[in-house]
Amino acid sequence: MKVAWAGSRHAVEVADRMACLVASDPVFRKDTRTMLSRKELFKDTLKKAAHAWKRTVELHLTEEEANLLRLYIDQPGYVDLHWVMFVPAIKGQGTEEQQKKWLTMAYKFQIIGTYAQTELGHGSNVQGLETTATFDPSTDEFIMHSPTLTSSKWWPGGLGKTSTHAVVYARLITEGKDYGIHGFIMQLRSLDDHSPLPGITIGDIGGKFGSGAYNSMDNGVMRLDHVRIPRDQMLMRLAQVTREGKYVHSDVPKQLLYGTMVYVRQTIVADASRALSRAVCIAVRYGAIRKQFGSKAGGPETQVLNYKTQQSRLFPFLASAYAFRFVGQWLKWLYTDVTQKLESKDFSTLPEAHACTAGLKSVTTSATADAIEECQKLCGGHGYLNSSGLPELFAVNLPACTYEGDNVVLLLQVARFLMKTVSQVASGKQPVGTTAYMGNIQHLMQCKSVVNTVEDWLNPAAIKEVFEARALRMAVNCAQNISKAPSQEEGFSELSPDLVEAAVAHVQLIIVTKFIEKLQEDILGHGVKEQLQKLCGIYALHLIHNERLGKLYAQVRPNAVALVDAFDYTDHYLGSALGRYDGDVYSALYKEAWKDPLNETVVPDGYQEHLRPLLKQQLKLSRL
Ligand SMILES: CC/C=C\C/C=C\C/C=C\C/C=C\CCC(=O)SCCNC(=O)CCNC(=O)[C@H](O)C(C)(C)COP(=O)(O)OP(=O)(O)OC[C@H]1O[C@@H](n2cnc3c(N)ncnc32)[C@H](O)[C@@H]1OP(=O)(O)O
Ligand SMILES: Cc1cc2nc3c(=O)[nH]c(=O)nc-3n(C[C@H](O)[C@H](O)[C@H](O)COP(=O)(O)OP(=O)(O)OC[C@H]3O[C@@H](n4cnc5c(N)ncnc54)[C@H](O)[C@@H]3O)c2cc1C
Repeated sequence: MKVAWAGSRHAVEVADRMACLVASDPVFRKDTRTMLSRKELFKDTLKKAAHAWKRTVELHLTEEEANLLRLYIDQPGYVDLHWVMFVPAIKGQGTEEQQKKWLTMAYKFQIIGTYAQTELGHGSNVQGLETTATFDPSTDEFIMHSPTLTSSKWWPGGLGKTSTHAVVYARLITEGKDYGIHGFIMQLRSLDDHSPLPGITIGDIGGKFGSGAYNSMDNGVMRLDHVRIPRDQMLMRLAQVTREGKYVHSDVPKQLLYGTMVYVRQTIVADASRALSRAVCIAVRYGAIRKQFGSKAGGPETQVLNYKTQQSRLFPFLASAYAFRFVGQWLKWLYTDVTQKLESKDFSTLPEAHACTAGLKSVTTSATADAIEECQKLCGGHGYLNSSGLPELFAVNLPACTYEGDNVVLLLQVARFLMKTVSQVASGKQPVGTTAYMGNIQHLMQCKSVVNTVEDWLNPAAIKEVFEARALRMAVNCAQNISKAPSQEEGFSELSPDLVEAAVAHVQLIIVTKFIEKLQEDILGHGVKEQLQKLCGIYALHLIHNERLGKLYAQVRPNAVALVDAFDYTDHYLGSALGRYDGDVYSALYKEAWKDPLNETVVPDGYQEHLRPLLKQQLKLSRL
């Protein structure tokens, strides 16, 4: 089952090695993280990142191993933006020459970069960004400026205190004309003493949700006061400005400017499956240990995992963890395929890649955030303790519903893609890829459900047809209602809540389809495929609230712990007293409690100043 989850024996081996490397190194300890102040936590992040780089160099780690090392350190920091966004932005939007110059320094950590797009006044609406980059032909420079308070760059990870450079997104103005948003490489801080360069006001935006979480990261604010940069620091793969100041757009779609976001959205789907699997691992293992109430005759108490209500709340998350894992593996293939096509100027699958990455990022992160919160409740009071690992997991993964694109905004992008496809089908064009099912419109608009028993629901063809019909009918219904509106734009706006639902149905069809396709592969291990088939049934059925789920839950219950053990997480990475592999929950909870700084003294700080006088005062009054 480990191989089915990881994707290959090699993946299992590398993951085990990196997880153990992190778990065995005291520098990477996590157990006191939520007890640190904001400054201590930030400094701890710098220490871990520097140590990780040192180990990467000492051990000659590959890029795959280094990425896994960062993942198992499990502490958001500037390195995430450097590797996940700054480097990909230069790769995707820089010329060969610019890549050579800047990536050479970035790969050696001679500079630390971030991705500075969002502003105080605009995040979702990229075309509304206000920062300006005005070309000055007299000096062959761009003048980078924040014209308004709302144009302050706001949120970029690492910007506050760490990054020395950034790809800054700004309105390109040359010869008095505004050509919209383009990317520019800017140095922000001196490489000698780390002080901000002249004209740059920069700092952290303040504390964020949760006690640890993104408070380990210095998300920053930056204002630019007419800062000059050389013309060749405009990322010029998609467009150029000549020495004379002429704007020249290359022959690639302008949407490639958004390429970094597409890349990151596809990685976030894998992140979501990992976060969800961690929460499910904790809740399933704890549910097998925790006993509450038993037979009236004083018999042994019952494992809470045996209660049908616990199973109906938890097993859809177990199924979703596997579903998101498999669709994330497919999405990585899709992204790689689109990127290769772009190299040969084939832009035909760019719209599909945008719709799939936007839709899957949205659906998987929303479901994961909701599931982690429910897993906290599934663990009762102990799920609320930091030592359960669940509050931190929730706080770190909740913002994924917003960063890299607000989930509703992204679903509306999917809806726009679906409406375009429906109208193409109406004009006789055969849809392909993930919308191919829309070509079967006659059948799917009339077909009656062919599933009646639980066994029917384990028939992949039946499941797929139900989800295709559901998605198509919702999309066609929206299209028909939009066509009745005074204008397409007005109709789209009025119908936007229904369009979001139609987009979700389309994305869920993709997830179910990819789970079914995974089951058609050769899957190693005795009985593994059968278990995955049941999980596929649970994932599909729970989305359409089918009453036959109970039978499937009962069939999964005996293997529930084995299915979460297959995620192969070390206790260090899981970071949970409830989810420990050895199940020694109560002694772990008790031991963790005493680590809290509040327990450093038996009489708490503040007693002498605030508690003793009050108690003495009240005691005196009571004797009057
Ligand atoms: C902090 C994290 C640390 C640790 C965690 C580690 C890892 C996690 C990884 C990363 C997370 C890190 C930090 C987060 C970083 C950020 O948040 S970066 C900022 C992210 N911001 C966004 O995502 C902004 C979202 N908004 C947009 O993408 C765009 O504004 C929009 C797509 C919503 C709208 O763009 P417009 O230019 O206005 O276009 P439109 O009019 O809607 O559409 C025009 C046509 O273009 C097509 N299109 C739009 N986008 C794309 C795209 N990306 N690719 C291809 N095509 C695109 C669209 O479909 C339209 O096509 P038509 O044919 O219909 O015309
Ligand atoms: C932890 C974290 C890290 C981040 N890191 C970075 C970073 O490194 N670099 C960077 O550039 N940015 C970063 N961001 C910013 C992030 O990308 C934006 O917050 C995100 O794109 C959402 O934009 P917004 O904040 O403007 O939300 P808004 O768009 O203002 O959303 C507010 C509400 O308005 C709704 N809404 C907006 N537009 C529409 C519409 N057209 N139709 C219907 N509803 C709509 C949304 O659904 C939402 O409910 C980070 C954010 C977080 C939380």
